[in-house]
Amino acid sequence: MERPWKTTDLRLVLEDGSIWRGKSFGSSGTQVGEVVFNTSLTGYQEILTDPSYAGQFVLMTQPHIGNTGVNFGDEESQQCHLAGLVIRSLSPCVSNWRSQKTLSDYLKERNIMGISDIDTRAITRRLREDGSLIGVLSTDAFKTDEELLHMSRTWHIVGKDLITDVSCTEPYEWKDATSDDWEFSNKVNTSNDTKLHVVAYDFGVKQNILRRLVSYGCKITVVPSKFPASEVLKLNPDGVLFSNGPGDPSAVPYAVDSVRSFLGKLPVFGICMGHQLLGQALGGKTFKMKFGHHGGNHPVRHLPTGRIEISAQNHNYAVDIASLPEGVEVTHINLNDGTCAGLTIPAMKVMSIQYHPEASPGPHDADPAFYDFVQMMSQNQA
Ligand SMILES: NC(=O)CC[C@H](N)C(=O)O
Repeated sequence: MERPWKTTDLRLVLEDGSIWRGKSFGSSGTQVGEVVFNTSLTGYQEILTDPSYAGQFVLMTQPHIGNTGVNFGDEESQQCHLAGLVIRSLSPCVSNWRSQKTLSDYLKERNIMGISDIDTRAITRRLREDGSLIGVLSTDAFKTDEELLHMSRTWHIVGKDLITDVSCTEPYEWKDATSDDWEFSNKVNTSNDTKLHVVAYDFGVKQNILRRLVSYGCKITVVPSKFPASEVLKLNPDGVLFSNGPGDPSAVPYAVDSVRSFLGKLPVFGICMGHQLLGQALGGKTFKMKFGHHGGNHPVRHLPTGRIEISAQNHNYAVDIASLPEGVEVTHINLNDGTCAGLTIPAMKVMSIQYHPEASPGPHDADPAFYDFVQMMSQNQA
């Protein structure tokens, strides 16, 4: 007889040998990935559809997840690319006027595994002490703990090209601006012939980046991650954007080469992965942080003005400040750990930030970065 309650039916086995039992929601099966924790209180849907989480299990430190359901307006891409979702408690009901689906149904449809009813606080403390850990989620009762542990210990995320699978396959034009309901700054109304043309390299781009640029009066052509720089130059754009994206920037040297081909030729803006690729293209190095930055309230200082921005972040790698050659100015610092959060070379019309100016998890502090890029492109035309 089926029990009226659900007992634990899912294991999360971490590479350190610990085993966590919980309840499954979403899809079932066996999945390996890197466990990272995210401290955002809201925005689980944007997190689920952020392609930069490919290969990772996102553990939410906010204990109660799912209460606002899911709606199709808040997606950052058309798919969920993350390996799975790890939460303390799945809301038994949904209460939000925008909700179109429950989180559980949504994940099931997208073939993403979720685990609830496990001690997310204990796992977070472990990740803070030991760093990000590889783990395996499995609903398969026939797989032994040892098998799952072996899987977690033989899988690696460092050195893998994860952007090829999340990038678009053909160039396309992006037309949507931020909708009027959500616009918070003055929209720039430019006629078609005065619009600045931005070519955006899609390494796993979040759609809100594209929407913000359209709101700031740009025309956008999105190109795949391996699109030749020579073809982009033929389009004669006013600037090039290098998007966010999953994985290790050192695993995609072809993308670093692309960034390098534009330096000094066109205004360039790098966001997150784009910032890391730019750091490497300029001759700097990137390194893997202990447990990364994943959350909606990371304080960042803009060094030239001293202004603090509260920013949304999602990254495990960072640009090593000491490795940057002379002439590169560090513009922003993460106040939690002093890592590099932004760069510029004004004479080359190059700028980048390690966090997410398009995300507005409450504050909109980082949005002016888009305005700065637009100014850079306009000045280049003058
Ligand atoms: N959001 C991103 O672009 C992530 C950048 C990079 N993949 C990292 O984890 O550091």
